[in-house]
Amino acid sequence: MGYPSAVKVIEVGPRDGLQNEAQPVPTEVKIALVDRLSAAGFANIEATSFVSPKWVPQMADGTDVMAGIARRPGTLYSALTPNMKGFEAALAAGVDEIVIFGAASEAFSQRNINCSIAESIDRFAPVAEAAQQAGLRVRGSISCALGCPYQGAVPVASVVDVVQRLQTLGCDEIDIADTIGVGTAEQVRAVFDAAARVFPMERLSGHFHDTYGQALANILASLDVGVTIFHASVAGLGGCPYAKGAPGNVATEDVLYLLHGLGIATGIDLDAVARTGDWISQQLGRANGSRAGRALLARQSAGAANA
Ligand SMILES: CC(C)(COP(=O)([O-])OP(=O)([O-])OC[C@H]1O[C@@H](n2cnc3c(N)ncnc32)[C@H](O)[C@@H]1OP(=O)([O-])[O-])[C@@H](O)C(=O)NCCC(=O)NCCSC(=O)C[C@@](C)(O)CC(=O)[O-]
Repeated sequence: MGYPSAVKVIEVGPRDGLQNEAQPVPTEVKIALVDRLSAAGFANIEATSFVSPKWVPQMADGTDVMAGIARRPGTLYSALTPNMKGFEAALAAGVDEIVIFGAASEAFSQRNINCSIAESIDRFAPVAEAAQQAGLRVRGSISCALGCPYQGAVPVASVVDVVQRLQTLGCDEIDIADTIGVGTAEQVRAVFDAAARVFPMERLSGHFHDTYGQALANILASLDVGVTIFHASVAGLGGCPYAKGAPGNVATEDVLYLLHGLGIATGIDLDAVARTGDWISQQLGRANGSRAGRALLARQSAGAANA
């Protein structure tokens, strides 16, 4: 099977990337980040979360972020909503898509959202229904689909079970998330093949972390089996709380470099994303986690020096 002519890349840096930052990131910086990313051409940006500020203080300003951004026509702004309280805040803030997020591992579900997998689905049901009634898109996310920091291996059947439950809730899209970046290519193919037996492959997405340096290989393996939606985080923002010092989400610049190199269109301006990656890394006082981003910027500054 050849590669698709186009894929959707969802930028998750403003949410997944920033949520673990130890220091509070100013709301204006979050707003500027989302605006720079929308200007770069993303059709979908995960802008923030409406979760308990006791659990994730960094995301407490979701309403202000949504109020401050310049809405770009053609960009869908998503936010995480674990319960009705989060949904109501997201609706009032004007998000286009809500994300209900569960797990394929019981232990992770308890630690992340303080309930079992079955309880989480019961909690998501009214959220999904209310979102659909309000005309919002609903995305379901499945953490630990390729491994869990507490449980270890996660059977493919557990992932498929959650895919089925999220499908019953009417999810438009379902994310297969390698939360701790442990998955490898064959495993990725097997999980997507199994999930696609119960939910359309074209509405499944790959959310990869790069803890073990496998994210790009896993994206390639996903493309092989027909996945056409991927998540990525500018400059590789987002650490892994379960592997100290490890890289976070796969860097958007690296994913775009891979996809464009394969002749796959994304509609996204890689140079603009690289500049944004450099800018946000400076704002956060951290090294730019994108190799492609660093290389592109170095080449551009060498070119400018020689001009
Ligand atoms: C689900 C709960 C709320 C359960 O947490 P809980 O403590 O069981 O909930 P609760 O209903 O008892 O509420 C506790 C307090 O939080 C408040 N509260 C409750 N809900 C909200 C809300 N929506 N917005 C604002 N406030 C809220 C609520 O009002 C109450 O306040 P108090 O009365 O004590 O003052 C909590 O566990 C939570 O918020 N968890 C979110 C954790 C999170 O955001 N994790 C990161 C995102 S998931 C992820 O990163 C994985 C992903 C998606 O990227 C894919 C991957 O890579 O795996």
